[in-house]
Amino acid sequence: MTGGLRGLVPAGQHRALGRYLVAVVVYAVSEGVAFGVLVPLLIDLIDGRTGRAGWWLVPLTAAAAVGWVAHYYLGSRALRLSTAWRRDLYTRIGEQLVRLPLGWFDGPRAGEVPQLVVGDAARVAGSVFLAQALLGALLTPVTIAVFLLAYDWRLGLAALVAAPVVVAALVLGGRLSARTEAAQHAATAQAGGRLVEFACAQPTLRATGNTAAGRAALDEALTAQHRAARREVVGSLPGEYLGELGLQLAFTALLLSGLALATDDALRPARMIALVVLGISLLRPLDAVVGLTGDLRGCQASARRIDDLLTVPPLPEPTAAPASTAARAEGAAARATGASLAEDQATGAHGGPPGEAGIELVDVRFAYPGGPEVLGGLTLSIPAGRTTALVGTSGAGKTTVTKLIARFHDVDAGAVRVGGVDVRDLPSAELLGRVALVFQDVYLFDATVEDNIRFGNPDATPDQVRDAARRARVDTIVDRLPDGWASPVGEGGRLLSGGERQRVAIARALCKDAPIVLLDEATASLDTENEAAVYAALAELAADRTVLIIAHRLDTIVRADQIAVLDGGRVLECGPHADLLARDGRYAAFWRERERARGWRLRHDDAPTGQPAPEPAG
Ligand SMILES: Nc1ncnc2c1ncn2[C@@H]1O[C@H](COP(=O)(O)OP(=O)(O)OP(=O)(O)O)[C@@H](O)[C@H]1O
Repeated sequence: MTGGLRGLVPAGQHRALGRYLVAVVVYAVSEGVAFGVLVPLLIDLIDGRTGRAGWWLVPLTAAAAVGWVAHYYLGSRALRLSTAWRRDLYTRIGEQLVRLPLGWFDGPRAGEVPQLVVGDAARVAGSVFLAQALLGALLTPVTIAVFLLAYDWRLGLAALVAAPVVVAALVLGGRLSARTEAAQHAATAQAGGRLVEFACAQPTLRATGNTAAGRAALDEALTAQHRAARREVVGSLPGEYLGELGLQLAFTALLLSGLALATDDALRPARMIALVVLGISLLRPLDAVVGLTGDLRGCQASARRIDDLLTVPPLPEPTAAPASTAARAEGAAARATGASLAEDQATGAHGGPPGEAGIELVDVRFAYPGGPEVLGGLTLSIPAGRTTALVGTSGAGKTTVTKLIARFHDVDAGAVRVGGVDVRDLPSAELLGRVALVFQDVYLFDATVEDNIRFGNPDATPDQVRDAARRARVDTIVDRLPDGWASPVGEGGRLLSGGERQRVAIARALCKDAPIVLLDEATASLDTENEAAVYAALAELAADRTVLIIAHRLDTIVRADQIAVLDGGRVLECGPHADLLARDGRYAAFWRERERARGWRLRHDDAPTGQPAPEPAG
């Protein structure tokens, strides 16, 4: 085991793995010894000394017996070690996933998790078998080399000189083949991707009557894959021949050396034949060594990827023993960079003492890793028990604000405070216990509606779950489902519409009964019934809670207690709808624009008067 692989060996498995590797060495060496002992045995047999040949059977049998015992031990251990290692990796990856900063999951590496779990963990655990194959392919020839040198140093030396030449030819050949193989793999992946895309796009393609256009891209990818496969067959031949040529040349050189020695009477023919055969069995496994070294590199790359995941640091948790919110608020105030706005906040009806549900962002600066600054000195006070709507152009940083409040990431400068306490001073479980998140991409488990709602609060009684469902108008969805409350919603909730999924998520938040709700309003068009139900559910959710809503619909915006307009990473304007309109600034312009769009859409769609048409994304 090397490098990153060694670092991933389960804590309690080092000794067991050490014993396993010792057995691998014993097995490989015993094989080499058996080959080595065969030489004098063969020579005696060829020379007709059968009695003496019989004696060689003793060490041969001993080597074979040791090899057999070691092999039996390896057979029983390898699978056990590999399974334990894989289980340990799954556990560690699982434990790490719950420690990772929530922000990691919308970063670029989150998509690698399936590959890490399915491919990389299996490959790392499989290195137990690889170690056996690789050490065997290395140590058996080394043992043979010792015997060969002892029997005839000249042939031994010839084999040892030939070995690196063979390895060089095999490596070079491997590289030549790898180039065409890589092109073929890329083309195969591309064709696979196109096929999946073609399958997923069927509804769109058929709806637009454009199946042929979708098929054309697939055909093109399949043709490219076919061409790459043909090129691989032809292109990999030189590489393969080069490796094989290296081996054949080495065998020939060894044979010629033996013949030269035999011609000079420096070596008897029988001995020469036996030693050349021994030399060939020394060189032959080098082919496997080169292949297995490539596999080892693959295992190490997998180990590095897993290690990278396991070493992502969690966001620092407060070290001090949980103090009262008031005491921590004092501490937080000490490092405040701006005046505390929490003092004036209204009382939160849920979740504890007054003001615990108020939120402040003070001079917050934030950039995603490696990205430009998204928030540049944003200050916003979100009073407890009220609804604040965030509006702004796409990419203004509205979602980022909600994620900083839930501490998906830590701010680069400034502070985010919940209940007057810096979120960095709150244990993450406590913070997330106070916050309910209802994002647009609601994830529903492939379970019943009831189970999905209970997920918000596993201790909720059936009555509490049904009550949350009723208040979020989920009961009307359930009435339509074939098995009512027992109906599964499909993976990710695919059996429900976007609006229905959001209603289930709102019910989940109601069930959790957290004092703070961070909500990203669905941008998708909702039918009239769904829209009314979502509004009613939102009204239930907003009652007595601190709600920060990324608002896309005019009706939602206008109903908010205050509206914060984000632009350029700052809050440009903040206040109730009427005040902002009276100010005639950015919000007023935004509002007029939206009104115009709505008016245009109403006329354009010829929708009945007074019935709002779906809004464009906020
Ligand atoms: N996980 C991420 N990693 C890197 N950059 C990100 C990430 N999430 C968002 N961004 C970038 O940060 C900026 C603000 O994104 P954010 O999602 O907060 O905007 P938004 O106002 O909510 O936009 P929208 O209304 O389109 O959802 C954008 O430029 C976006 O590309």
